[in-house]
Amino acid sequence: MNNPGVFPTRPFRRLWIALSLSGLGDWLSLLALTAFAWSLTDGYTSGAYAVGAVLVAKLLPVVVFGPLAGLLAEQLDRRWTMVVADVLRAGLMISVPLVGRLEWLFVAAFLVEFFTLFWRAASEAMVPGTVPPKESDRARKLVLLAVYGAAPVAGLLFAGVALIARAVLPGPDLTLYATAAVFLACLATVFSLRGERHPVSVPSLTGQILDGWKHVGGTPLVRGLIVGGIGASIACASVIGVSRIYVDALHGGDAGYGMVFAAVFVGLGFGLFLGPRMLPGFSRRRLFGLTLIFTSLVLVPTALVHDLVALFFLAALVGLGAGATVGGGHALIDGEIREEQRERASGYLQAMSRIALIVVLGLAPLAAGAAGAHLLRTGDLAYRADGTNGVLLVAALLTLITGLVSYRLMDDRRGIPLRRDLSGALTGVPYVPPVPKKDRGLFIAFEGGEGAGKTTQARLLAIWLRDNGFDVVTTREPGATKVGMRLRAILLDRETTALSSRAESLLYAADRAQHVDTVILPALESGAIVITDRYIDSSLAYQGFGRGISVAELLAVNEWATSEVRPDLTVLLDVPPSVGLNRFASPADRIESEPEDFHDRVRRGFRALADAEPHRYLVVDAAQAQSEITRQIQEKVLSILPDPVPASTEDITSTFPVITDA
Ligand SMILES: Nc1ncnc2c1ncn2[C@@H]1O[C@H](COP(=O)(O)OP(=O)(O)OP(=O)(O)O)[C@@H](O)[C@H]1O
Ligand SMILES: Cc1cn([C@H]2C[C@H](O)[C@@H](COP(=O)(O)O)O2)c(=O)[nH]c1=O
Repeated sequence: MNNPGVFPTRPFRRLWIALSLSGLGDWLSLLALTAFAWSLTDGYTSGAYAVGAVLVAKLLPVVVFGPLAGLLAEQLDRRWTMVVADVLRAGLMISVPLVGRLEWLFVAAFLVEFFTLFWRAASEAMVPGTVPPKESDRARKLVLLAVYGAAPVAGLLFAGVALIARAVLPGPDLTLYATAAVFLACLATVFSLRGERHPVSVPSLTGQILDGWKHVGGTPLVRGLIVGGIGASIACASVIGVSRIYVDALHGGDAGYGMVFAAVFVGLGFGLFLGPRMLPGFSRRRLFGLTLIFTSLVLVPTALVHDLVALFFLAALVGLGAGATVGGGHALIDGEIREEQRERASGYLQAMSRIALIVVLGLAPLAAGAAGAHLLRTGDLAYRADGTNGVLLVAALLTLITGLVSYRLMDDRRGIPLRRDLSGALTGVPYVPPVPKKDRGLFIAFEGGEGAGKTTQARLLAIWLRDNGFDVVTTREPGATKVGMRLRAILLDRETTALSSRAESLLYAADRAQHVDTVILPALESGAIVITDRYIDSSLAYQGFGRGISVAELLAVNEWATSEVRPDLTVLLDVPPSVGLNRFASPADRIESEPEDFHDRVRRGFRALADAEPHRYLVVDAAQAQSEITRQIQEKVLSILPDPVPASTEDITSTFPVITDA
């Protein structure tokens, strides 16, 4: 039998080799065609325009024909589609130096990419037939490795062939022939594949964007990820887009072009690996924006340096920063987005990043050409300031803006100085912000729909904290005070009919005002941990999202009613209303008996509130077993608990804090 090793199966290994060769040919064709375009022109501006036009011609088919290729590949024989595409790609590459005209070069660039689309759709449809379903995730990652791992190899190979060409066949002709040879090698491997029929699904870029924007795009986390993904694309695409023109000013030739290209992708690969692993004790969200800001800062010397070797290193650093951003972004999707939304969020991120990549790759050389080449003089000093330098500076600025915006959108440690936070992560001693009021206790609220398990979990948390030596006050809304009990009776009695939404909101706020004044604040001031079953967010979710009252107005009323006392932590127990409402045996009260779409709106409201202030929330899937929910809550509470033993006492007695992770 097969020994799976790195590859799940032997047929998949053969397909993977074909995918790698096709990817290699594709990247090589990008380099060879742009280099040839440059060689056919004789001025800075015309050369830059020619390179830009090749890139546009090469990138256009993905946008226009992407889904169509998938549909057509569905009708055709997989293996023969790939064979014909390989023959045509090789033929086109050979034809370019033979014809030797720019017009044909643009057409050939377009057609090579067009046939590549068919090749890719057919090969992707073959993957499921070569691996068992349980290996499909691994196979998907290996396919990505084949396609993107081929990029640095292509850069180095292109540089090597260009160096040889200098001796035997001046000009980039040899690199075009080498690309054709790679497509023919790919053709040879394709013959050994078996073309089983599996449905092809090539989602359109616009489809992925609309779907992602509609279903997951509203949260600050996803918005930050998208802005950051666009920033990382701008950084890499700007360097790759102008590099053929830039290296010429530094006398690097085609070999230098290949090296810069390879450097960006080597850096990108390292960044993808390191991004999710670096600074383990530091906020992943903050790190995402920071890696992008780092990338923007590296772009500045990249734009200004006039030294080829320095350019290689800086290009690798740009790749490293962008790779760390992208790798960190995908780790955030895996860690912070619900499982059922992950694929959608990552498709949205990839589609937006790809669009940015395509636009910037095409625009960067065109803009550099439009800006032209200039020599700045002051006295005896002269500095060559070309359009390429300007384009990279603009890219640095745009990357910086995207870095700052995503940092702001995603920051989950607001109020904590970045410098302290960073040095805490670097030294391994996490920075703990001071408790605002010296003796103030901790305020924890449980929120969620009907039957989510708030009362159960609030009680279990109180028991656990008391067992560990904390002074705990448990309370609830509505009805924790004498007045509150009367209000609760009015609010929940089904005999209370025709109560207006505003009156209902004010009654809940009145109960809360009394609650804060007579129970919550005194307990907090005595240093106790207060655990309340429902608080302001219930009004925002039920009366705001459920009844349709303005959330901003409700917030204003409630802030006034509570003297702005807000929980330090809100635990949102999230459960579908159909599950929660079925947990009760007793007859439904006035609010529980609202229709299901009311409770659906309430649930969406709670989730939107949590998404807007992630640093203050713990969102728990309340359909899980009670013990798992309890574990997650304890883990979070442990991380925010004040140390019950004052530091000074610890110094003297060597006492450890009471609660441990065990
Ligand atoms: N994770 C769970 N899985 C299954 N049943 C649960 C779970 N958590 C609580 N329950 C049960 O569901 C019922 C409602 O629980 P609980 O009273 O804690 O919910 P609640 O959110 O406080 O409800 P309410 O909407 O009345 O405030 C109880 O019978 C409880 O035992
Ligand atoms: C605080 C608060 C509560 N409600 C609703 C939510 C529930 O249906 C009841 C309270 O019942 P429980 O069994 O004690 O959870 O009141 C609301 O609509 N608005 C609020 O502010």
